[in-house]
Parts: sequence; C-alpha cells; structure tokens
Amino acid sequence: MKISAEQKLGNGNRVILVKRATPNSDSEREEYLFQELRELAKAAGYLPVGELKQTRYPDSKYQLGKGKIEELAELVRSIGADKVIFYNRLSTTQLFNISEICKCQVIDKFQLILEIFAKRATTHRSKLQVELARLRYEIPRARAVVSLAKKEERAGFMGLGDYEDSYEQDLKKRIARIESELESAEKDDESLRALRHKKGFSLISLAGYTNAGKSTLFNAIVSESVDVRNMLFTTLVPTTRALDLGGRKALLTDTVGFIEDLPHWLVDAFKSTLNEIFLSDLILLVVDANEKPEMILLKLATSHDTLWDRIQGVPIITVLNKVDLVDESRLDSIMEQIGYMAPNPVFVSAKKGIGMDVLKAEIVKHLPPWCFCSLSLPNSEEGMSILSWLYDEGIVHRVEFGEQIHVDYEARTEIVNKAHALLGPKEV
Ligand SMILES: Nc1nc2c(ncn2[C@@H]2O[C@H](COP(=O)(O)OP(=O)(O)OP(=O)(O)O)[C@@H](O)[C@H]2O)c(=O)[nH]1
Ligand SMILES: [Mg+2]
Repeated sequence: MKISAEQKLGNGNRVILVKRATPNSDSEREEYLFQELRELAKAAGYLPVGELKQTRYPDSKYQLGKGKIEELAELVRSIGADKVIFYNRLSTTQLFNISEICKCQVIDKFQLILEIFAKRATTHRSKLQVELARLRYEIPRARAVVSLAKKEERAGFMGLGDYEDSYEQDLKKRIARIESELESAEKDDESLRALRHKKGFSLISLAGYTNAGKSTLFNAIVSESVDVRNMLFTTLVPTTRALDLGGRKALLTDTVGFIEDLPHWLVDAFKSTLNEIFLSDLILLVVDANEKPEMILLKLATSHDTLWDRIQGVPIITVLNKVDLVDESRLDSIMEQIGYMAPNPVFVSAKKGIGMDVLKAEIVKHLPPWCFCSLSLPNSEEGMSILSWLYDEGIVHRVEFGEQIHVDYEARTEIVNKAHALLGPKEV
C-alpha cells in the first residue's frame, strides 16, 4: 500500500485505486495500465490517495480474498476515502459486496471511463451517447442488484418483481428512444459525408490512443486551437476543419481517442462519432514515440484492434509523434522493435511543428488518385467561367491563351467527366 503526498492537497473526491493480480499477467504491462488508471482517475477529477495491489502468488486463485477486502475497508476508513476504483472488471455481485464491506462506493475502470465521458460531453449528441452507454451498462447491473436485494429480503417486502420488470422495461424504452435519435443523426452524417465527397473533399481523420497528441497535430496542420492537455480523453466531441494540401481539398477530423480494453458497448454507443474515423478516406494513426517500445506496441495493437474490422481497407498512415523528446539512436532502436506494426511511419513533433511538410506530402500520396488532363476551351466568357471552375475544383498546372484556352489540370474523375460533358467530346 502506498499513500501519496497528494492526499494532503485536496479535499473531497478522494479515491483508493485497487488492482487484483490476474493469471498469466505480464507485470510490466499491468503496472503501466495501473498507472493509466491513476491518470484516468485524475481525468475524472479524483484525487488518488492510496493504492492497494494484490501480489501474485504461484498457487493463489487470483481472487480478492476476504482478508484483502478487510484490508481495503480498513484503508478506506483510515484515509477517509470517498470511493474505491478497481482496475479489474468486477461483477455486479462483487461490486455490491465490496461496497457493503468498505461502506463506500466501489466502481471499476469502465464506470470511471463513463464518468470521464459524461464530464466531457458538451453537445446534445455526445450527451445522448454517454446516456446510451450508461443505460446499456446499467441493464445487467440492475438485474443483479435487484436479485441481490431480493436474496437479502425479509418476508413482507412485496412488489420487487414488479419493480424489476418495470425498471428494466423503462431502461429498454429509454435505450430505444436514444438509439433512434442517434440513428437519425447518423443518417444526417451520411448525407453530409456524401455531400462533402461530391464537393471534392477527401475525408481524413486522426485516430490513436488517448493522449498521443492527436489534437496537437490537428492544431498544427489546420491552424486551430482545440483543447490540448496532458490528460486522458481530453477530446470527446469531433471537430472538422479544411486542410490545405496544395490544391487537393480535404477535411481533417479530430475525435475521441482509444484505450486498452475499450468495452464494446462504449464503442457502440459512440459509433456515430467513431464513424468519422471508420468511414474516412484516410486515417492518420497517431502514436506517442516517447514511450517504451512495449507500450508503443500495446497502444498500436489497441488502435489496430479498434479499427480493424470497421474500416474495410481505408489506408492508414502511422504518425510517430513527440519525436522532439526522443533522440535519434533511441528512435532507431524503437523502430527496430515496432517496425513490423508501423511500416513507413512519418516522424513528427506536432508541438514543435517538425515533419509537417513530409506528413502533408504523404497524405497527398494516399488520397484517392486524381486524373491529369488537357483541355481546350473556347476563349469566351463561357470558357473563362469553366477555367475558373477548374481552378476551384482541381489543380491547374498550365494555361495558354490563344484562339482557344489550353489547360493542363488535375482533378477528380467526376470533375474531368463533367468538364468533358460541358464542352462536348470534340473540344477535349
Ligand atoms: N513534447 C511533445 N509533447 C506533445 C507533442 N504532441 C502533443 N504533446 C503533448 O501531449 C499531451 C496530449 O496532447 P493532445 O493533443 O491533447 O493528445 P490527444 O491525442 O488529442 O489526447 P485525447 O484527446 O485526450 O485523446 C499534451 O500535453 C501535449 O502538449 C509533441 O510533439 N511533443
Ligand atoms: Mg484530443
């Protein structure tokens, strides 16, 4: 057990973090993820005032035994903690029993993530998404809590069965209402995406583990000032801005980050937000290079797992960020270890603006190809207006004015076809 000096600083929201040993655990990785729990607790506004870890013994059953829970209860009493946060996923029965013994609220990592998301939800849609995730999480819990209460119930407590049914039905009705509202928002998104494509924009999104530097990179390449903080899940609500790529029109979206073991109900609830990533034309997968190679691999694997089944062939550029903090020899050794998961990465420092031009060039290479074309336009008002439209929609490489206007340009296939159609086949 370790009590940090931080406990003297704050008041209220004092939490104790707990971790059970799990079978076949890789201790370094688990230690890292436990520290991540500390960061999550801070992001939710808590002050971690103590930790309790179960050591792994070769023959133990990896259960939190009665003795350990009593030790925890004693710790809660002596520190005066308001809450206990478990790193491990706990069953409702376990949460219920432990909170009875500790006499304070007990939550696990997933409820903690939900609390953070609830804090960050500023738009109507994100509030609905958080509510949906909470309700979906609540259903099995509600069942278990009611049956636990029933078990303990003395004769004479009537109507719990009715309560159980109506509560669950109420939850289900609320879920259905929110789902249908989110579905219609998703349809609006689809039309917006189609419109953006029609107008010639390629859709690019930033993805990656939380705190990798996605928002910092977003600010650096589109000259914005979205919130950047050394805190997990700073961004929840997506932001989209136009990105200047020397003539190619693109929109870049910054959105919510990933985390190890992100529960599927959370991903589902945030589907319409995550679709910004899943349904884009190109994904920039941002990775924090200033970490141990094992952790970079863990975060890359988490990101790939979240993306894999849902992106159907969308190209990915791996962007190794924060290189200002890593010297060259360390970078070489990192690449030796992670290269197979991140082929041809682009090295950048979003904070210092290093590598932005290389990244933009790489983005252009990965965008859907444009056609190179030559065109002869009538030297008339109509020809001039087509020329100005080509300037808007494509990249004009050369123009020669004579009896006719000769243009060499590059544009999307739709634009080239439309130009042909406008002029008729002979002039092309
Ligand atoms: N040294 C250094 N720090 C960086 C760089 N890029 C981002 N950071 C820092 O990393 C922290 C996280 O940055 P964000 O841009 O908020 O990260 P994010 O991926 O958007 O995080 P979430 O929205 O929380 O998922 C901040 O403290 C940034 O200042 C970089 O290139 N170099
Ligand atoms: Mg962010």
